[in-house]
Amino acid sequence: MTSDLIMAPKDRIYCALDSVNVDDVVSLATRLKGHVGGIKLGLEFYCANGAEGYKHVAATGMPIFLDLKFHDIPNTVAGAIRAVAPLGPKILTIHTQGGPEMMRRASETAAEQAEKYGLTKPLIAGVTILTSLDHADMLSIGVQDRVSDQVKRLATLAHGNGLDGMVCSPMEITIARQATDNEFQLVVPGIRPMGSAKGDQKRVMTPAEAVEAGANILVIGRPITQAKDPVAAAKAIAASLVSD
Ligand SMILES: O=c1ccn([C@@H]2O[C@H](COP(=O)(O)O)[C@@H](O)[C@H]2O)c(=O)[nH]1
Repeated sequence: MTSDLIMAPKDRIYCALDSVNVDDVVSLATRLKGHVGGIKLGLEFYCANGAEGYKHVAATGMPIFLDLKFHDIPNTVAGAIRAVAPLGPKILTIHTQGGPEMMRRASETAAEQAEKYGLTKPLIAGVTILTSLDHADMLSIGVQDRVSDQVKRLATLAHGNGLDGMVCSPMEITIARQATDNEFQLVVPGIRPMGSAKGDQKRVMTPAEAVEAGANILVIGRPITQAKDPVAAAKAIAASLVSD
């Protein structure tokens, strides 16, 4: 049993709005309100628009997952978290491959800053192995283990070093859950409804399969944003999720 059994299916969906255009992102966030649980802003949007752009999207009232995947030495990651914490994101990402001390510092800094600003502490999720990589890609950078074994190792490390959750592909949900506990939030990109183009994603499942396997949050971008009718696409995905 996971910790979020009362969550409505649509609230599991965070739509990735990967664009540099603030007006387009605000407009789509507004249209998706009530149909998804939140909006994910990532490197493309934030590098182009920074905190000011973020505030325009936050003004829609949608919860925001700020996916900047911090990966640096502990002191620098702590500084980056101090810089974005006042924005009040609901979820922030760091790379688990930054190691145990970096993860601990990230978590502690997020808690300190939330207290300082009177905000709810963001969920700090550790990225494990990007969903665009497969075993051959990992071999090419010198990682011999199977992807699932490496994700399991990083899940154990993230869980033991203060993170609230992790980012993994749907294919590792079961192993990640076994390596952690039911409170640990599994944030899952690599989601493709039946018939959707995979694009650059290599480890994918359908939304319903991912929820069935135990995903807490589904990160879905292009299957919604590139649909002819993004709201209809989001509604169809939500309807496809087995109700808890
Ligand atoms: O391993 C990861 C980590 C993050 N992402 C992000 O999720 C979305 C997925 O978008 P799609 O259009 O549904 O492929 C995107 O913003 C990535 O930066 C990921 O895909 N994999």
